[in-house]
Amino acid sequence: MFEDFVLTEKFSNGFTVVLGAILCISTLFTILLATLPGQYDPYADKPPKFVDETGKEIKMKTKDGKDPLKWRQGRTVQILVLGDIGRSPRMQYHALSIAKHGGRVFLIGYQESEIHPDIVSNPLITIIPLVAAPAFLRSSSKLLFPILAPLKAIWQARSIYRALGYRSEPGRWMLVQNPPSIPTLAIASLVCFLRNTDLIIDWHNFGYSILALKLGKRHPLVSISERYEKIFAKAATHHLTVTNAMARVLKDSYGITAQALHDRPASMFRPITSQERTQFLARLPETAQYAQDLSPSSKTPWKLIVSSTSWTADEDFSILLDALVAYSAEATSKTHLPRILAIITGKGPMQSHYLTKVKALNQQKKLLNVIVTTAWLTPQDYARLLASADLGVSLHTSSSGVDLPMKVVDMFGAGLPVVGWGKFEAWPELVKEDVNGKGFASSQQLAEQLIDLFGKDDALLRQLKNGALEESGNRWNDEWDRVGGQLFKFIHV
Ligand SMILES: Nc1nc2c(ncn2[C@@H]2O[C@H](COP(=O)(O)OP(=O)(O)O[C@H]3O[C@H](CO)[C@@H](O)[C@H](O)[C@@H]3O)[C@@H](O)[C@H]2O)c(=O)[nH]1
Repeated sequence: MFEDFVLTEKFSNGFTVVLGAILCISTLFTILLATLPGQYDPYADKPPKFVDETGKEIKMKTKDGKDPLKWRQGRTVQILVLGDIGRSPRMQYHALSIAKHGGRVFLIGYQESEIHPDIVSNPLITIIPLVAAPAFLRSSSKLLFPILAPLKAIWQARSIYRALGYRSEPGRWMLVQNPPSIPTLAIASLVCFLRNTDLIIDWHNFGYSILALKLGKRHPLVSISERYEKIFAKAATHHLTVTNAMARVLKDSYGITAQALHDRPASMFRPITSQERTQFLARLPETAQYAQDLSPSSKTPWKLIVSSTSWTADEDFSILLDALVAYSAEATSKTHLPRILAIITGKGPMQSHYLTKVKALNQQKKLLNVIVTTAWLTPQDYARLLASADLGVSLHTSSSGVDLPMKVVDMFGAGLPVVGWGKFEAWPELVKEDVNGKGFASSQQLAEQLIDLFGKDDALLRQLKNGALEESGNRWNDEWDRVGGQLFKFIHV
């Protein structure tokens, strides 16, 4: 009976189909195996090769041209940030620190704005630019978000997979910035598994808490995103955070042990002399016409305040604008209050929204004693502007409550005292009240602080300046060597 069935034409056709399917699957599987990204082998780790214009191999030297390149085997690191590299100072500093210890670095991210010059000139660091998703996928429409976001994530997943798996060499470590977590964490975990690489997540914040700002806390996509973040967090071998408070949240809610590596300013952010300040303010297009008014030798010197931002929803610039309107009104009656030049630096989606507001306030003559302007500066000029200002302003509200604004760190590096939105848990980890800055919780309070600090008695402003100058001594390299150096096993104690 069975033999009869086996001999039928129906069986024979079915058998051919099954055989064909098996052959297809096995061919696909072989192709997949053959095209998988290569694995990391510490002994195959080689220093980068450099050639001159004629193609002849040359010895590469460090930037000062004196020492030969300090490359060390087994220290290759892939660094991934799903954002603009130039606007990701912390990931750039990681790259520089790893290269300083002889590690070869592949720095992967979007190349939109100018990258730190020390990175560009460092022969151990290779930048792998990601290709941006098509414009229609980058629409900020809340309505289209559920349709466009998955399409964009698929685009990004492919682009990250290619960059991590094929466009850069395998690393001993992969250091990934979170957020954005989708699709970064999933693809990074997969590539680490395939390439025999250890994953380190650098937690700047939580992806789901940023998504909640856009969609609301109760949106189903927010809880899916939270679950996703928790699952893929477990794929990493190590975790770094920007605050102790964030490390505590990871322990309590994710069951993960993380080490805080606090942001510290790079050497570029430093106090400058009054002569350097005068020359810089006279040269910078945004300040040149007010250079005389900003000089301490002027009869009524103006005050220069600086705020920096990515113009995103977690920074409400109406708080600053309302405070400046209140200050301007006060300065009309109290003539000892100086005029203010407020420069807001940065690039980002909500800039035009706030520029329209500033225009309207000017038309309504509500900013008579204040000039508000925006700018995007080279990294060096950004650092000089912070060092030339009288006061820094931070409007970072912290979607999770446990991250911190890097800009405040840079301001302290430049010796600039800070006033900032301080109603979140991690704020006191960064700013010491009345020592190097002040926290506010409303535009009214910010206006009062500006009036107090810029009033007749400048004792408090001087006190905060001294505190900021003292804080300026804490540097990134020391913090990185203490935490990162041990984690990457570059420094043994
Ligand atoms: N070159 C240049 N850079 C600028 C300029 N203006 C702003 N920036 C860069 O843009 C940053 C401001 O970006 P934000 O997105 O407002 O955030 P942040 O203060 O840098 O903090 C971010 O990083 C932290 C971790 O390091 C995170 O914890 C935090 O959540 C946030 O993502 C500044 O620190 C600075 O690096 C400019 O004119 N020129």
